Amino acid sequence: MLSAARMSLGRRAFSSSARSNVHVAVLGAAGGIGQPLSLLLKQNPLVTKLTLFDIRGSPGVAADLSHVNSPAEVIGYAPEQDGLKKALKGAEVIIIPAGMPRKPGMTRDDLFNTNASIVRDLAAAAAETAPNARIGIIANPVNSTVPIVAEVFKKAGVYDPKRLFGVTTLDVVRSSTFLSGLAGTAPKDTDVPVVGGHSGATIVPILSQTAEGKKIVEAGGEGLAALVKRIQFGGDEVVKAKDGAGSATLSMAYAGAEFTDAILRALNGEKDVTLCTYVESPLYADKGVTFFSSPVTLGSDGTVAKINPVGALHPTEEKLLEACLPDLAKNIAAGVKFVEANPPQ
Ligand SMILES: NC(=O)c1ccc[n+]([C@@H]2O[C@H](COP(=O)([O-])OP(=O)(O)OC[C@H]3O[C@@H](n4cnc5c(N)ncnc54)[C@H](O)[C@@H]3O)[C@@H](O)[C@H]2O)c1
Ligand SMILES: O=C(O)C[C@H](O)C(=O)O
Repeated sequence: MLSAARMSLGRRAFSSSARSNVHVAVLGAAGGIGQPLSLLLKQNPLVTKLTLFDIRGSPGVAADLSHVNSPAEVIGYAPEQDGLKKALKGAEVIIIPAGMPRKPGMTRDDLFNTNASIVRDLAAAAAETAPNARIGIIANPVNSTVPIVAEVFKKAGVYDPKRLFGVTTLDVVRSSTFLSGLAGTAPKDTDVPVVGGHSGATIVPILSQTAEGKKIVEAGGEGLAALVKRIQFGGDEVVKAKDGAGSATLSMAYAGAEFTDAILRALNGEKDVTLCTYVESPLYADKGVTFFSSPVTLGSDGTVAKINPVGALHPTEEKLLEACLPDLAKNIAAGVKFVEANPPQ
């Protein structure tokens, strides 16, 4: 039986026997998330090659990062001269933070019109050039952009659901931070599985599966409601504080680096690497929820080996899950419909 800590967020455990050829590509690498994420990946000894692509600025970001004295080779590509294909060629892991962030007053779904086509086109390039890579989608709305990538890969005839992930790690990071802040525990020992999707009511923290969280869930009332709301709407807290200058970038870069590290550790031979991530899932497929985040165990090739169920829930968490599912089903259907109506060129 996996502990809650192992189930919700992989922990860093760099191995000295790093596999010698892991190439990670970051698409949207010059953005608010892309730059610090690329820095964190440059520091990861399991990365030996880092290719950076953006519609603007990635050669500069790559030149800057290449002076950091860690082993990974860093190359930046601009859109000219087939830069996207060159960035993707040989990539084993592709992380996509490309896309517009929210401004105050917007929901993540308001980003759909802009980001759906950005993600579709990047996915089409990945399907053509690096169809066997593991792909982590950060671009919002994650609930819809991940199904968009799946549909694009299906159309290209190269879809393998085990290789596609929505990055929901920030919800796990926030839950750990907020709960440990209340409980006075060490954040690294306070891991909360977060299931469902990545926006508002679709974010379902399973606080009852940790000792500290269980006390808060059993006490119920305003304390529990405030904690759940802060986890579900943590993104809004940052959007408001940034006051028009975007959404979470630094905490997201940290979370994205943790997510990528979990894949790299699995590829490097670490057993039972398990993290909450949004994947094609049978758990609630009968309700139209064909993608769902739950603890996922990775195999030695860094792909989905086992989708674990959500486990025991307190009645209040059952209610949160009930509220999540219809919203998530709609978000997934919107992604599928978008690719049907607007297939990649
Ligand atoms: N999954 C999560 O938990 C999470 C957390 C925070 C932000 N996000 C999302 O991540 C996305 C990026 O946020 P950000 O703050 O870095 O935004 P940003 O605007 O700072 O950066 C986005 C970058 O994407 C680039 N870009 C745009 N179109 C592109 C294309 N076709 N190909 C390559 N690059 C392209 C832009 O040039 C820019 O550099 C947003 O959609 C945001 O909502 C998700
Ligand atoms: O809130 C946002 O729009 C960005 C991100 O999804 C977050 O959770 O911080």
